[in-house]
Amino acid sequence: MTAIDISGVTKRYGTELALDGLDLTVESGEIYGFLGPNGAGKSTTINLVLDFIRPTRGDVRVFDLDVRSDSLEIRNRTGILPEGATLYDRLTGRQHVEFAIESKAADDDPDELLERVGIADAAGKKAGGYSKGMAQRLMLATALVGEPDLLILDEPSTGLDPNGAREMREIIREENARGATIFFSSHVLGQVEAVCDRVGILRDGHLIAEDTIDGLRNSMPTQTRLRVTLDRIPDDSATALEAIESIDGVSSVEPEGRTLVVACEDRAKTTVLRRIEDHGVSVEDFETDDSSLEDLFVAYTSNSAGSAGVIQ
Ligand SMILES: Nc1ncnc2c1ncn2[C@@H]1O[C@H](COP(=O)(O)OP(=O)(O)OP(=O)(O)O)[C@@H](O)[C@H]1O
Repeated sequence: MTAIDISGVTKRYGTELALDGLDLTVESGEIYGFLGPNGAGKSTTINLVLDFIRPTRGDVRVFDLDVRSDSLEIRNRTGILPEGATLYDRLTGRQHVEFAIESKAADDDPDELLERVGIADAAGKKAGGYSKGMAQRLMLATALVGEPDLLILDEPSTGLDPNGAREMREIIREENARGATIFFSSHVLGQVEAVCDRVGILRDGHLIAEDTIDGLRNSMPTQTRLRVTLDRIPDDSATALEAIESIDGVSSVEPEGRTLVVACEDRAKTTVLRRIEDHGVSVEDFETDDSSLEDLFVAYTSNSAGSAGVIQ
């Protein structure tokens, strides 16, 4: 079954075009990472799925139900961690969870949920005194109420330290293992890498790529960062830098003393080394490191990425 089906959705805020004919499908049981730089339209998409806002054009369905006419049933089956926690300062953590349990007519044990998200010790403390990370953990506890079929997490790692982000990923995996579909947005590729079955990358209201992380990586030319240490700085260093930069497949060259850091496609490596030696210096040492996922994400979301990869 399809968990989320967004079809031909355009959303305008006045003259601002936030989504432009978006098509996106998340299958039941998937962990789907929804990536995009700031302002790409991620929160708009989530708000449409939750029927908090209406599309200008197009259809949104969740579990084959219409988000507008069946919104109550959808909300009962969905757990939401919205961007930016909205807590009631005077209520305790436990009272927040109790409220969510009552609203969903669920029968969870609030203390068990608070234990699961790592804030059992603060259960009786007023949320006004919670740190950002504690607030985020509390919001996660309320999202987990009633074993939802769909978990929508908007930037779930906001405010969490690395340990908290790891615990969040563990909970995502556990929820998925019990059968929940997970849809989570992030602007940090590394956060979705470890848990997602598939990722979609949104830019300017369009889905510009959609694949597994490996699929995305394979669709890009292998980028390498080459660190070349020279015996000395060449006399004509400006000309040498220009000559290296002009090699086909080289995207940048940064001098760091006697070391040059060259970002290039794998195929350009030997030409780079040869061109350096053409300028009368010797290569003392060099090392390479393959592109990180962050480089990949930047390549997809920067302005020149229009034709890269699995573009729709
Ligand atoms: N209520 C609104 N009124 C006017 N414009 C809006 C509104 N909400 C969003 N926008 C605009 O729509 C576009 C998409 O915004 P959205 O918040 O969906 O992006 P996002 O991908 O969630 O960004 P971020 O990662 O910064 O949260 C942006 O250009 C934003 O300025």
